[in-house]
Amino acid sequence: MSADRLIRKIMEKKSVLCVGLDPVVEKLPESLRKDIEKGGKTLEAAADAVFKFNKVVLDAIEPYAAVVKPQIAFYEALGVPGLEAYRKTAAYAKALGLYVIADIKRGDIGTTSEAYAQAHLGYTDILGEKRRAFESDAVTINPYLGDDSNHAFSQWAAKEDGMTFLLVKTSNKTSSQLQNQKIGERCVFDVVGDMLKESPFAVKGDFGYTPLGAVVGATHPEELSQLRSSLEGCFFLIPGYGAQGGSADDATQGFDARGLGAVVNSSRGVIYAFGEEEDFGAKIAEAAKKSRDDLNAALERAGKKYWEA
Ligand SMILES: O=C(O)c1cc(=O)[nH]c(=O)n1[C@@H]1O[C@H](COP(=O)(O)O)[C@@H](O)[C@H]1O
Repeated sequence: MSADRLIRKIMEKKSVLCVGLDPVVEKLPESLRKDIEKGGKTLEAAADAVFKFNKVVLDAIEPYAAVVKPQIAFYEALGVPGLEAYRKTAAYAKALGLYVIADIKRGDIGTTSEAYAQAHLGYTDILGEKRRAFESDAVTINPYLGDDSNHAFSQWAAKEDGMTFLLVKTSNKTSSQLQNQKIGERCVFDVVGDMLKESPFAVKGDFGYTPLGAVVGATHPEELSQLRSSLEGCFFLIPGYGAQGGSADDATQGFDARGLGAVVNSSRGVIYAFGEEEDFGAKIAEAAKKSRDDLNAALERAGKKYWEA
């Protein structure tokens, strides 16, 4: 089961760090920006540089992280060559043994969600031949369209040993605008949480977690703690640590008493940790190690030593 596979990887790596792969051309190291100039500043040259960068990042962070999360928007921004860089990045990460969460944040009517799910969690049937478009272990999904949309993803996750992460309480500044609105006595994010609890796909694995995860930001530690109690068995992807101001201690609110049940994402705080350095891989490795240690120390302070679970 995918949640078991994810948890075993976390325990084996002794790391709850998820590194986000959000490449932006202007922020690439100078040598790679020069390659793009030499290549005529085309989408192709930029996408090549992005993939080269990601390979260095992935080799650098592999000892310190169990999970990576490429956010597809940064690749789509480079058009078709960008999507090819995305595909190769996810495949390279999987080959390194990393658990890959495709951050696609999709959701549409059931039939369209099914096509998204085929693309990212399963395969497309081309006149009887099964063809995989992209490789990933899990996807992020948007709950706004309701269960016919969510279940299309969950169905593919169940079939292909994958996971889904539903946006429950996001890390951004305006997340309260909709997510904290009340429906009766309860917040919208609680109602989204109910969708996870009541789903027929909420089947628990060896560690008590289902393949139906939730995205809950470290920037809202109170809600994170509250949701940890109400969503037993739901694995959390916790963004907002680092660049968005969430601390490791805030993030610990999303873990169960054993120190299990969550990964903490850092994108910009790790992949852009090199400043003007040319040996950027070494600096990125250092930043990943520092984040891993920071998170482990916070979990130890909270008495949540998952490595002893
Ligand atoms: O689903 C996500 O990963 C996500 C959810 C959320 O609530 N907030 C959030 O920042 N993210 C993603 O996390 C990444 C930003 O991470 P930082 O660069 O560490 O702030 C981007 O890829 C966001 O799309």
